[in-house]
Amino acid sequence: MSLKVNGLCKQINQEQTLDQISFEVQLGQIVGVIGRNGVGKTTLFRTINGQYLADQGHITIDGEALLSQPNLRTQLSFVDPQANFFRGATAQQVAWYYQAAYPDFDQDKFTQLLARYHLAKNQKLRHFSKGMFGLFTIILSVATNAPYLFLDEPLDGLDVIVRKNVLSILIDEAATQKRAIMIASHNLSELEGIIDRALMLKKGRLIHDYQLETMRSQARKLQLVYRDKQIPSLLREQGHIVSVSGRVIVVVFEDFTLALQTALTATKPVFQETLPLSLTDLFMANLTDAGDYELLS
Ligand SMILES: Nc1ncnc2c1ncn2[C@@H]1O[C@H](COP(=O)(O)OP(=O)(O)OP(=O)(O)O)[C@@H](O)[C@H]1O
Repeated sequence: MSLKVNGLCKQINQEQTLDQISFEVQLGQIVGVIGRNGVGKTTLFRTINGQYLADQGHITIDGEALLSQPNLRTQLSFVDPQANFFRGATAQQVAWYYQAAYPDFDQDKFTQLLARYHLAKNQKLRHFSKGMFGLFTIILSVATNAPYLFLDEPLDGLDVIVRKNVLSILIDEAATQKRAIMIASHNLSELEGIIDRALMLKKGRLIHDYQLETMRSQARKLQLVYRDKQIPSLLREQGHIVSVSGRVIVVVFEDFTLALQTALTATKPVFQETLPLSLTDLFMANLTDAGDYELLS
């Protein structure tokens, strides 16, 4: 089973918020959606889930178009954390709405997870703390048993112990191979621990679809030291400079090859060391712009 997004476009206030976004997600995968503030991550989730109408493009599940088959909506679950229309209802009352919408809603799972995280079924959502509400939306999503879960900043406001528990719930759900989970998050280090793939958005476009395992074997983060302060042009042309401190340059090469190493050696660094590469490095390498460098330096 797979969910396919093809050429999705959405304009908001004359801005091209989503621009020709295409990707496919298979059951069993956990996919991160990353990008800077305001780049369109939430808009992408809202558009896939039918809260916003796409201007162009289509979404299919196993080849069937979502738009022409409204019953396929039960295959998707997106609890928009900003939706506050249920705040006067209790946790259980909200679950009843979801039971009506999702034929496979698992009331036992819902009850068990609420109890495990000490959330009271009869408490009104408006009386939940921010973290409790965030946790509730995740539990609700998981309990729908929808194959495709969309979570927007699911770790926001959760304490470190709950965050770890939530991550393990999500890993278990994906491991059943009955669920694919897409997570939009700025919490890159925690995200990196559980995702298989990362979709990177920039200016409304999908600029990278990283398979994390492949990325780790192909990319390289190097610390290089040169005798003078002149930065060899090869570094800018073939890599992303992450930081410059005096004569010490940290650079990420996304496609590191033997030929590139030979070319690097020819630039005569006095020192070269490989550093561990993280998702944060790729984020910084791709999404930092000139203005940010001024702020950072
Ligand atoms: N309903 C709306 N009305 C007006 N502008 C909107 C609306 N929804 C989204 N936008 C705009 O679309 C752009 C993308 O917003 P979106 O919330 O998708 O970004 P995001 O990547 O999720 O950001 P963040 O990381 O800060 O949560 C922003 O410029 C935002 O102001």
